Amino acid sequence: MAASIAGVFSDDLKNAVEGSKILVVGAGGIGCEILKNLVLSGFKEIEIIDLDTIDVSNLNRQFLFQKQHVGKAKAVVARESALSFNPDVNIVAHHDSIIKPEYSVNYFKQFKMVLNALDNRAARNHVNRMCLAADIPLIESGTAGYDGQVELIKKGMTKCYECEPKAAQKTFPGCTIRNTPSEPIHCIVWGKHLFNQLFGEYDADNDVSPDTEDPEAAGSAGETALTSKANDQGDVERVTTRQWAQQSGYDSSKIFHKLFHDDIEYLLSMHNLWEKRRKPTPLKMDELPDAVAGSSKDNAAEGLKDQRPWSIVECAQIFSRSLQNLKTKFEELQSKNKDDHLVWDKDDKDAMDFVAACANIRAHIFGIPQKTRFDIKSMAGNIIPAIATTNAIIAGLVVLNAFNILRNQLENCHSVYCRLKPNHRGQLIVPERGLNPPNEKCYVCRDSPQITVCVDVNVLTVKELEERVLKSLLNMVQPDAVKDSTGDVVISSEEGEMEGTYHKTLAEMGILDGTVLSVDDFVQNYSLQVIVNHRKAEHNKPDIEIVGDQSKCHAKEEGEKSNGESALNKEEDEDDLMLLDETPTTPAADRKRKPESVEESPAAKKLRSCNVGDGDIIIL
Ligand SMILES: Nc1ncnc2c1ncn2[C@@H]1O[C@H](COP(=O)(O)OP(=O)(O)OP(=O)(O)O)[C@@H](O)[C@H]1O
Ligand SMILES: [Zn+2]
Repeated sequence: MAASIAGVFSDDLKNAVEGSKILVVGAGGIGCEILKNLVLSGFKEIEIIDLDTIDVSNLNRQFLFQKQHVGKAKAVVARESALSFNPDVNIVAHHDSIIKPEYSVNYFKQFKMVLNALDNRAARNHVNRMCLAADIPLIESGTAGYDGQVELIKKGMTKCYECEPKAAQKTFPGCTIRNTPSEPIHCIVWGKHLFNQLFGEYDADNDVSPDTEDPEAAGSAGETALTSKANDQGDVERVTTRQWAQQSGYDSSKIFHKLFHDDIEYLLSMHNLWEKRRKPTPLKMDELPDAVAGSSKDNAAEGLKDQRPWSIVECAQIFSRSLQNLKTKFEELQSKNKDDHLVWDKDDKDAMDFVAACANIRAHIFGIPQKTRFDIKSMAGNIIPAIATTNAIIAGLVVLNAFNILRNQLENCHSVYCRLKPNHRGQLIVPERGLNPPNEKCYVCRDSPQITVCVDVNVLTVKELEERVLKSLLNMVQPDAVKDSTGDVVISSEEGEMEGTYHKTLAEMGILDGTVLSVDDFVQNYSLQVIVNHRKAEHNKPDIEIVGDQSKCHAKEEGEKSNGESALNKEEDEDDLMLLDETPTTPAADRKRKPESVEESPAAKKLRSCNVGDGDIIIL
């Protein structure tokens, strides 16, 4: 079935459709729909890129894929299926990440426009910058359940993807997670942190043991944490949760006892915490209640396996079993590479069982309602079910906007929102009235981008400046930084060149209050001036603050709230809706995306909202 557009479009538009090369980024829910629309509309030159392979869970809505394609590259199969609708098209498929350096600005320049169909901020930020640098129009799109959005991004004409701060992400204070949980999500976040403490990427900020520095508990707790033991001299020797577990041979009973009994006893010793709260109840493995909270045993046995509530005895059994399975997987990985670790994945049975069991045991201890494995999976994975119809509507709007671009009517490419409930005009699909002009202060798309970074120059190392500030917060891929005044190289994208200096502090490198760094990321063809502002590190204050306007850095009064002045946002969430979004902040240049971290609010499909451990970074 070859598409025929003669007589449907004007000659001009028909010629433009046939003569324009289009890049589609992402071959998931929206990407498949866009590709189908493009080939049926008569486009002849299309490239599509996706780094992922097809999962069974994609088949309910990504209609270019079928059961026999599971495990194959999305971009490749999408191309094959789309060609069956219209073999008369040249489609080039890349099974790859768009963030890789080979997809350079010159690569982008060959396209008339780029259509994004992504699910994470890192990739969206990157494509945004590439399209700004190549000066080609980008159509951004995203969906989250019934909500969806399409937006044109064109340099100098509209807001860029990074012009406005993304929706504030719900975060939970570390002490709520560690000491005083009051909602099921707090226990789920704790369970995911525990997974990482035992088997995942170590993050000191996501500790799970009682937080002795909880201001609310001040003065009421002893000094010795339960993960510490006194040595012969009476000094306290601190061990990490992982070291402790390893030393105990990952003994399920010992770990259970420490987490769910000893740590809870310790929390109880912080008397101030419980003056106005229900006290937690320490549990012993051999004295667990066999009842299922809120239902009789018979009821509990009914229903789908995942949706059946577990008794605490069952939770403990599942805890032990999944712990042992994870231990085996972890040790296997480590025997090959001692730096390797497990990555929490909601679709990994043991990882999911472990978090569900831990979360429910902890919930029981704190008198918090328990959740089924099914509910926990969706909360921990931030899953809002994707709706095929929303994806189809959004993809249709994307291609209508593509026609506007081809007609040179960019001013008609208004942003469009798709909503579950009609607005006061009875509209489900709501267009904006005009284009949104760029934010003059945007550090990404304004003419001479500049940003101020407030840090303690005696503490922050060059490596941290590169990893945490430039790559993680500012979404650069391969930055080079030089001191403006002297031209001295501080960070080099050449491997090994700066090895000797990476662990030096900024001050040791002569980077002091007011030093200006010129930072270039050749991959993104992106340059930025970074003004360093020294601010003494203080306990309980973020160690990095970034502002788009230097004066804000000094003017900020204690307790002043972030006002979303700049376009920065810490997390890259994985969701399909660009304004809601979520993930690991470091752009996943050439690897498969990491499953998302635990703590987020379910505001969008896979919306990562909270990042408990990131309390030390504030973005204004
Ligand atoms: N850096 C990247 N380069 C290329 N493709 C990417 C990149 N990051 C994400 N993608 C792709 O964008 C697509 C987004 O599609 P979608 O939101 O439907 O996600 P999905 O993974 O297919 O579905 P789900 O998240 O619901 O399992 C995915 O196929 C994903 O692999
Ligand atoms: Zn901008």
